[in-house]
Amino acid sequence: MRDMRDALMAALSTVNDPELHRDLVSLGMIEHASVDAGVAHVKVNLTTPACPLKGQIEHDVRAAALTVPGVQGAVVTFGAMVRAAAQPALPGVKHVLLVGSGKGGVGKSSVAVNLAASLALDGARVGLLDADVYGPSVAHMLGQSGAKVTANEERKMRPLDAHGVRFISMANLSPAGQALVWRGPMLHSAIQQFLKDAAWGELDYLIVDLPPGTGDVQLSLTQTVQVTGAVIVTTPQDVALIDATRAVDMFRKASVPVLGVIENMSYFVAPDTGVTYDLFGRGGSRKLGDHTPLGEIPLEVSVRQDADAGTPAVIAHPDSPAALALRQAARALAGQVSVRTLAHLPDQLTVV
Ligand SMILES: Nc1ncnc2c1ncn2[C@@H]1O[C@H](COP(=O)(O)OP(=O)(O)OP(=O)(O)O)[C@@H](O)[C@H]1O
Repeated sequence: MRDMRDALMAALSTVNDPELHRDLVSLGMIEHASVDAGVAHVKVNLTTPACPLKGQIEHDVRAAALTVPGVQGAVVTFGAMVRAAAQPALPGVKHVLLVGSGKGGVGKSSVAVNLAASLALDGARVGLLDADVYGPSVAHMLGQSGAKVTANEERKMRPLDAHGVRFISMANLSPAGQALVWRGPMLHSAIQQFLKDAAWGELDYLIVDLPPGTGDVQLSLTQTVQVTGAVIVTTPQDVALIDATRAVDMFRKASVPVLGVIENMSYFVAPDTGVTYDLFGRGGSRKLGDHTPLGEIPLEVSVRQDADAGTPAVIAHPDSPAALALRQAARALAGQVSVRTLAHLPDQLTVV
C-alpha cells in the first residue's frame, strides 16, 4: 500500500500548477493522497478558492493518478488556503489589493464591488475599503448607504457586511450628502484609521477602491501598508488610456506591482439584435504595455441598474455576459496574487 502511495506521489509530482509552473507536490498543494481498492483519493489544496484553473488541475491530477499501475479510478477533491504575502499587510489580512484608475467614471468602483463579491462567492474572505473619499459609492452599490459604522468593545471600527463582503465606506461615517474636503495629513490619518483601526478580522483579500487619478490617497495607502498589488481599471479609448498610463507610472514609482488591467465598457451587445458594437475600441487597453489583461467587461444596462439597486451584478444577474466576465476577472486576479506570492517562497515546501 505504501508503495502505491509513493507511486501516486511520484505521479503527482509530474503535475504542474499551470500558472505557477511548479509541481503540486513541491508547492505543498497535495493535502492528501492515498490508494484504496484501486481508487486514488487526492485532495488538492489550492492557493485560492477563486482558482482560475481548477478544472485543468483536476483533469491533470486525475490523468496522473491513472498512470499508477493498479489504479483504476481517481477521486479528486479540493480545499483552498490563500497563502499570505511574504510581509502580510495587516494582522489577519493576507493581501491588500488596490483598484485604481486614471480617469473618473470608467467604472472603477463598480469593478471593485463586483471583484469583491466574486471572490466572496468563490469562498474567499473578502473586505472592501472605499478609499474614494471624494466620491464614495461602494455603500450605495452594496445597498447600505443608510447604514452606520459603529465601534466595537476595543473602540475599533466594526466593518459592515453585505453580500458576503465586509466593507467600510466614508459614506457610512459622514452625514449623507455631505462633501468631505480632507486633504494631506488629515486624509492620511483617515486612511490609516480605516486600515489599522478597523476590526477587519481574518481576510484573504482586502480590496481598496481608490479615488480616480494619482493623488494623496494613493500615496498614503502605499506608505501605510504593504500592498500585494494594484489593478488598473480603464475604458479602451485613447483619452482614458493616457490617464491610465499615469496611474501605472504612479504605482511603479511607489513600488506597487501592477497585477493586471481590467478593460471596462469594453464593448456593447445590443439586447434586441445581438449585434456587438465596439463603442470605445475593444482591446484598446492592451496599448497600456506589458500588463496582464484580467478581463474585458461589456457595457450592460444591468450592471448600472444592479449597482443602483444595491446588489452587485455578479449576484443579481450571475449569467449575464458582464457578470461572467467579472467572475473570470476576479479569478484571474486571484491567480496573479498566487503567482506573486509563490514566486517569493522557497523551492521546496511541505512534503506530505
Ligand atoms: N460595465 C458597465 N456597464 C454599464 N454601466 C456601467 C459599467 N461599469 C460601470 N457602469 C456605470 O457607470 C457609472 C460609473 O461607474 P463607477 O461609479 O463605478 O465609476 P468610477 O470609475 O468608480 O467613478 P469615480 O471613481 O469617478 O466615482 C455608474 O453609474 C455605473 O453603474
